[in-house]
Amino acid sequence: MRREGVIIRPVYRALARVGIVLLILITAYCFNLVVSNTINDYVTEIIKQCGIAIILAVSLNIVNGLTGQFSIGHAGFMSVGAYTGASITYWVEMAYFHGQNQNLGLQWLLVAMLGGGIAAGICGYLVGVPSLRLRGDYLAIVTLGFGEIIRVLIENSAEISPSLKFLGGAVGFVGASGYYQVPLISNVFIIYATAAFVILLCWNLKFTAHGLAFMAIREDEVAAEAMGIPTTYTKVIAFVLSSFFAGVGGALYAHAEFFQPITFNFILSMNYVIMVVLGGSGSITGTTLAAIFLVVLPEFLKPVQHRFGLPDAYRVVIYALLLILTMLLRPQGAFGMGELSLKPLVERLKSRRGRTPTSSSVQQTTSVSWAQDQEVGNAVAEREGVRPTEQVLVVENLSKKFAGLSALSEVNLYLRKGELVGLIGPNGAGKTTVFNILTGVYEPTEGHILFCGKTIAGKRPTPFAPHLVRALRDTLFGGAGGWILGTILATSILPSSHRNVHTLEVEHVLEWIITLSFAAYAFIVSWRANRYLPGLQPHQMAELGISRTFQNIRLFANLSVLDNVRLGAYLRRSTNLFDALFRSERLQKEEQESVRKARELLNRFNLLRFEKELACNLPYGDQRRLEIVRALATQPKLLLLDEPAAGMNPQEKMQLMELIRRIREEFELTVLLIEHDMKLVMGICERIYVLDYGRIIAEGKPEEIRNNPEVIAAYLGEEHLSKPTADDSWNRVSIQDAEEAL
Ligand SMILES: Nc1ncnc2c1ncn2[C@@H]1O[C@H](COP(=O)(O)OP(=O)(O)OP(=O)(O)O)[C@@H](O)[C@H]1O
Repeated sequence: MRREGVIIRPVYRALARVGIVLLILITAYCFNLVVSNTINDYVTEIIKQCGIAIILAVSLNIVNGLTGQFSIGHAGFMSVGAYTGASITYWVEMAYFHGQNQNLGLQWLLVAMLGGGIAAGICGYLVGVPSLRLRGDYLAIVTLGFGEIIRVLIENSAEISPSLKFLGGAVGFVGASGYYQVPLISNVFIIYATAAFVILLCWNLKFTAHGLAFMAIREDEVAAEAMGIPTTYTKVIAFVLSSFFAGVGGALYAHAEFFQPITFNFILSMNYVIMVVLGGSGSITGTTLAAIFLVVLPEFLKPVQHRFGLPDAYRVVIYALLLILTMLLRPQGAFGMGELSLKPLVERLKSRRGRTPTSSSVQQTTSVSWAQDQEVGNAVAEREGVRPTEQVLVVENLSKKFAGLSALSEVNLYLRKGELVGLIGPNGAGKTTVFNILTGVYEPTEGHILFCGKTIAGKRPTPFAPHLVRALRDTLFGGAGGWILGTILATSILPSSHRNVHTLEVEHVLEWIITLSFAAYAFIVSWRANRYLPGLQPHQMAELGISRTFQNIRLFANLSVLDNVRLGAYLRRSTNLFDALFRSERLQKEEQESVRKARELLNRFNLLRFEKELACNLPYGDQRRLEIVRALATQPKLLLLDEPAAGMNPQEKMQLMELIRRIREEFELTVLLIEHDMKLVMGICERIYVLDYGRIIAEGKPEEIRNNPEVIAAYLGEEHLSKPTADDSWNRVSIQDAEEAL
């Protein structure tokens, strides 16, 4: 039996995969046979259009639906795929068949699709890297511009370079001779087989931790970073994947219909956006059905169009109306995030057979390297008497300025391993700013932060030689970039018709000036970056073991409770995007393990009963607890809790105190707690730091803080210090006032 479990099962799985591929191919083949033998050419064209629309809409859904970005230039990537694919088959025809044979084999179409996909993917990368760094609508603007730029470039291709004449300019792809026709070798079989594979890959992706990471970004980018998800990288990956599939769809289109640059206009891009919105942003089956619906709908409306003599552009009005109705009646689209799926049925059958997921160990990985630094640790050891090995966190002279406002100045604090420390202070004292710096949300203006003996922000003790080598290396790259940019700028500033020996000289000087400026800038930036580490990215901090909760709960509201916690395992994953797309063996094991661990955690905190609920549907207190559980799922060494008791009733606060004590012990954590509830802070913290106007005004045990006049003054004002002091009762009275005031 054991032998069967170890050896034969993988064989079955491999066979099942081959079976799925064969099934898709056979189904598409049969569909092609039925369509080509029984249906007229006109309807066949519409069926082909549906297939291509499915590929485009499902691929756009990766960016607009799953990742929550807004791309409105999908037709631009499609056109890159179409022109690349058509160029490939054109050159093959020229090379092998001298332009005579229009019956290229399927293998060349596959090469054209791959080429189209890769070209569009590269464009996706070039567009995505600068625009996806920023949050907001930049991507929409850039993709809109990209679609238009590609169109204009192709229309004017012959003017740009005579060697691009074969693209045909505004007339359409006509080859160098001017009358070439792209072979129409995209049949129903290849289109639907491709559509099925695109759906299958997106489906695989959506239901793994990798797909969850995409959705986490859509829900809340800041929280996603805090869970160790590199948001820019993940968004770029999603965008490149989506562009790749759009390119594949474009190549198929090029070999199915005659096309011109204007074919891939803004209206086509908007059609795909509407398909995603109508079907449900994030829903693969919804998007697929919406694609079919929106391609077929105008055909059914043809009699109406003819009856009233409407122009073809009436479709835009219909689509706009559909969009408005969807927004009003069902903003999440027909299927929302959900899918038409057999999964519930399969799960029920499985549970009847009593199957449970197998467990396996998940390899822990960390890619972050950081500078070793003993100096600061030793200084703190001398001053505070805490050995460097005991120090989890050391913050030295930390300052943060926002424009003119000094939010933190010269803050010093340290945390011993396993300590539970409070950080208190009046509103606006700078507590959350400390957390934001410790988790990489803000860069410190000055100061040094050590985490477990290593510098995570501050001056780096790098030796001079490697420092110089690195700066020179970056300068070289920066210089090369400057040279290319210089050439482009210089050639575009000076029109070619006006060039003479004199202008060429000017051009040359201009190139050198731009190149040298870039090189100098790159050298300065690199030199400074090497000397001072401004802080790691939030996902890198999470990877090192710093996890946090937020003052205003930041759960992934539209993901299930289980998925919220599962995302904790994301940063310790050992699988990549290809594992997710093709559901590799190790990915399946890792997924089972992450689900098992997440359920175990939920069970320990009595939240398992909510595992399938959306996080936003939980009662307030449970949401707060879930946020803590989610932070624990990242396996942190240091947990930062930002006002966990906010909005809780007294009973919930008592339970929270117990919970914090418990997790500190069970998970061997060091905890830094921001809290306004004095009873809670005084009740559980071993030491307390008090911040006021960005400065630490007191540090000590709860009873020391309770009796510290400066703390009382900070909370209640200077006048309380001038109270009669015949006995020490004023201290107690004042702190009671303070507790009540807070
Ligand atoms: N991104 C920002 N830009 C400008 N000012 C900021 C920014 N973040 C915080 N500040 C300012 O820094 C100061 C400290 O804010 P912070 O949120 O850290 O205080 P806090 O002690 O956490 O307050 P509270 O208890 O009310 O949450 C405030 O004056 C705040 O307005």
